[in-house]
Amino acid sequence: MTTKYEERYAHNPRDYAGYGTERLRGEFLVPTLFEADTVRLTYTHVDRMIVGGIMPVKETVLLESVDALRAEYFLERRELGLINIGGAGKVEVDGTLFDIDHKEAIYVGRGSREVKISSSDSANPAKFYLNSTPAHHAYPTRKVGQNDANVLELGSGETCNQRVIRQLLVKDVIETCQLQMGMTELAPGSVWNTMPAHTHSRRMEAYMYFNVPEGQTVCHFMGPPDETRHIFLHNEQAVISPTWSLHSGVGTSNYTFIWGMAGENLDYADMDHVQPHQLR
Ligand SMILES: O=C(O)C(=O)C[C@H](O)C(=O)CO
Ligand SMILES: [Zn+2]
Repeated sequence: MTTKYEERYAHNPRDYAGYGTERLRGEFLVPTLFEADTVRLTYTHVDRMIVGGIMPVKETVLLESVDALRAEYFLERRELGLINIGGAGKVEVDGTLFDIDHKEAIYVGRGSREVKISSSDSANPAKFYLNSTPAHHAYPTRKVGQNDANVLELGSGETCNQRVIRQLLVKDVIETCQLQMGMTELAPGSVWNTMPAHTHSRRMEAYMYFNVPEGQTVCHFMGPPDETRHIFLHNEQAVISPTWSLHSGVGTSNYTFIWGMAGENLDYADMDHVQPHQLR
């Protein structure tokens, strides 16, 4: 197995306004998450979140520390959320085995020394999307299935934004230090996510789009509401949203995405909304 690691620094909104397409993509897009028997990690200095992907095919993959953490093991001072978007998988945490099926999640608490990840069937490998953030406390490791989620139904067919939000790792479901994660699924015919848009300067966020059909794309919007830019994303790519940025997208078909947040609070509803007519 291999671990591939990349580091991204933070940005300010005045500099960002001068970025062209290539620079925007280089700073905010995470283009590759899933590679066979590889742990892919992107460490953003925005709230020190690590965004990554693990796709075990022939091997059991170990989540190892990287030099930048200067830690004996990956979760020495961190917590971790994993959501499986592939075939059935297994996560072993310090000898305890969890079966994590398609669209199920697991929270792994600070201090867990050994995290081993494998697929149940190498012909249909698991794909674990991960977010990890610094943690001040060791909360218990727990699997969170689809039925455990807090479900929100938002939007409508008329405004092309009908969607179901499944809050998986949020404070009403599980105890975490600062990490929150969930999954939003657009209904057929609906293409707009997070519209009306919002910002929340208390928390940064990362989005990972998947189930984007072959040949289709999602145009992701970012930036302060009066200075927006866009980045086109393809299937199974992620994008970093700094604390000053809105995050919203429109697809050429419906799709699903995973959102993950970290920062000042665990209050999902703490958002400053921006109505469509207010956007620039
Ligand atoms: O479609 C939506 O609206 C979302 O999924 C919003 C995200 O959950 C989010 O941005 C939370 O801050
Ligand atoms: Zn948000």
